[in-house]
Amino acid sequence: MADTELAREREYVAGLYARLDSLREEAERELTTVRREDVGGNHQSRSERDAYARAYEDRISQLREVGERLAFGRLELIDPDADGSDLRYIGRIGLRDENLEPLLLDWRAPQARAFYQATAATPLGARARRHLTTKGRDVVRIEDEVFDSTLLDEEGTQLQGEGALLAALSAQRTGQMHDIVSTIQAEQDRVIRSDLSGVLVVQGGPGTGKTAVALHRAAYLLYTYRERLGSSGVLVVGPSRAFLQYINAVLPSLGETGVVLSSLGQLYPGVEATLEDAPAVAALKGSAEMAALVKRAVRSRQRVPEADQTLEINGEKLVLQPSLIADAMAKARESGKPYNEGRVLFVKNVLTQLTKQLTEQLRRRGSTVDEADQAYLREDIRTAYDVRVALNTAWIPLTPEKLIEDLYARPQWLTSLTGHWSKAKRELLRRDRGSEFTVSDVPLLDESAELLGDYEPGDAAKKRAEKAQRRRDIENAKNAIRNMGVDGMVSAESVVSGFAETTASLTTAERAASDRSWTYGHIVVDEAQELSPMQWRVLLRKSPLRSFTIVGDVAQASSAASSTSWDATLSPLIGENWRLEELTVNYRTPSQIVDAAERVAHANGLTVTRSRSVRTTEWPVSADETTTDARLVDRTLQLAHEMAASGGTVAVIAPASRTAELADALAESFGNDAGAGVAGLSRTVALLEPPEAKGLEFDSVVVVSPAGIVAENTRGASALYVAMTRSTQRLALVLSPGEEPPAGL
Ligand SMILES: Nc1ncnc2c1ncn2[C@@H]1O[C@H](COP(=O)(O)OP(=O)(O)OP(=O)(O)O)[C@@H](O)[C@H]1O
Repeated sequence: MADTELAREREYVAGLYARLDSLREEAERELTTVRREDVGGNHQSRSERDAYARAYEDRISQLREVGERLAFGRLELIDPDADGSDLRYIGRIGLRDENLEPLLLDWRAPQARAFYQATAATPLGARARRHLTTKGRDVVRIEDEVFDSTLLDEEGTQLQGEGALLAALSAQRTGQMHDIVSTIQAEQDRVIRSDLSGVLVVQGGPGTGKTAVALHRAAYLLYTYRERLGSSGVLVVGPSRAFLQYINAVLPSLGETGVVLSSLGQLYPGVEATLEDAPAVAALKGSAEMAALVKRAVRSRQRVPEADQTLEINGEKLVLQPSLIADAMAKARESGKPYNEGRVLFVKNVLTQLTKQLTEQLRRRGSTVDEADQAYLREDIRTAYDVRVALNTAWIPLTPEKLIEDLYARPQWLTSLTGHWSKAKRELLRRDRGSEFTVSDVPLLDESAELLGDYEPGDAAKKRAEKAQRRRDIENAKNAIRNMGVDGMVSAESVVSGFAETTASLTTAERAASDRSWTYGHIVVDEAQELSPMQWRVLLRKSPLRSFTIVGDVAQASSAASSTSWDATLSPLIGENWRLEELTVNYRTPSQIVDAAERVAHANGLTVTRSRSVRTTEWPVSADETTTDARLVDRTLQLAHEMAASGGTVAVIAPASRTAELADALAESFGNDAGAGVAGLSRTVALLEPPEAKGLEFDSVVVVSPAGIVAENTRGASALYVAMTRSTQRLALVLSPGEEPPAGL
């Protein structure tokens, strides 16, 4: 019986691949034809041809991408579908046969929901669910669940496709996160399919799949709201570059390439910050009071001179009175425009007044000055050296970089703005000109840019014109897509990004990433407990509609500027307007390791989010004492070798004070198979400090000097908890000389 069923599924899946191949060949033929067409020289017809070509290219690459695991599930329905079939196959993309009858349903389609959420208690119209495990293009195993409460005990309904799930979970790690479409669990699916609008907070302990769920949600939203999100884009924010490297294959494997991934240090275009400030500095720069300081700083760069100034214009002398400057400033400010754009108005106002003054002066002396002469006079005034100096002294054009750099490098100016601060507090910001910007400077640059506006105000008009052109191109592309009958498979946005000769030839993602003022249709924030109030301000500006998925674990908060409760973080920003979902099952960490990490956390006074582990490990958690620093290094190396020999990835997580000697020892012993920081993620052994390990996972983990980790990190107990929960198989602690095993172990 089982064999017949397996044979049947093999045949069905082979049929799906045959259809996939024929669709791809068909699209390739169409593409060749379109490319050969001679469309003459005008922009409109070329852009239409490009639209067709791009649509076919997108479709071809989508059909190529799916490669393996095209289909992974089947629902048996109680009542046949509208098309008369009682079987519904679920896969990575949707496929139809020549008569447009459905063959395979995209996992994100509404009718696929039952595959993830049906239980014996609520079967959602399904009689049974089948998981197909494939290897290459072949089905190698099937696993059935029947939704008949008389056939199942209570426990049986808890995990879906348990065999497929456990197989996925026990696979060795590769240093890159993989998609989980075939084994998404019901509580995760509810989060993934939650409504687009509003702020959704997903709270869960380590390993509960928050990151996986957040990324699948991004793919789900793009599929479900393609029209809306295709043009505005989705932003995914993660804590570090290492983390982005870890997750960056997931969305492309789900067929979604239009998502902008950004670390907190990359949120301001043009700056790639990786440097972290000392905790006290980061905490100050991240605090909300910095917004007020930046505002005061910008305002203070508009200065009314104290005394009259004499200006020389082509031999004529004019007196510039402080009141004239003050009036022109007040008028410019009334416009409510950002600083640099306001300056343009200010300059115009001053020039008008000075032209009037000069005209009167000349007329008093008997000259006749008509309107044409006045225009020349105005130009003379505008270009006169004295006038330029006077205007710049009163209101100098500024870039955000210059403003922030000056704020740190000019102690007197900072003091004049922060009279109420202590000297020590001001000292925290002190830095020389030319210093590299840090991750916590990024929100300050963005805040400044918001207040300053475009440095070249003419750019704003150019940008508006480009946007209008892009809107027209998108309309054309939509028509083209409708005409060619591939509606729903490719977006007009991706088509437009293929246009060779328009200003809009970038993808939405590329355009969004390079435009600071871009507003996204949805923002996903991972490890969100780490964000400072200033970082939140940047993200809120990027989503005026407040459509967010915020995932994290407040118990893992470890940065100095982060918060320990969602309410405390979010209520000052968005009040009560957010909804909470919780994830409760730990898919990463075996129960022995979870227990050990939780006991240590409790003993350190940390409240952790409890989760139920679905796995166990054959390895007990060990804690080895060492007598000298040299032995600590030797024992770490020995463990790393043992772990590497059993296959998979290894992380050595150590306090900063120990990483230099460990890096040397690992390099000597493992050569190119070991690396520190981001470089280590593609090697067998990675050496990391606890903040770098955030969000990542490895088959085996050595935590070096737990006491050192607690002592050297801000919120040290939390840093140790993060370090201890990174392993999927084996966890070993190596204690430094004289160090007691962590309390609670
Ligand atoms: N439904 C699932 N099927 C298969 N694997 C899963 C599933 N859910 C989670 N996983 C796996 O469990 C591991 C942990 O997931 P993830 O990194 O998303 O957890 P997290 O909650 O973000 O953890 P942390 O808080 O420690 O960053 C990953 O390897 C992920 O692929």
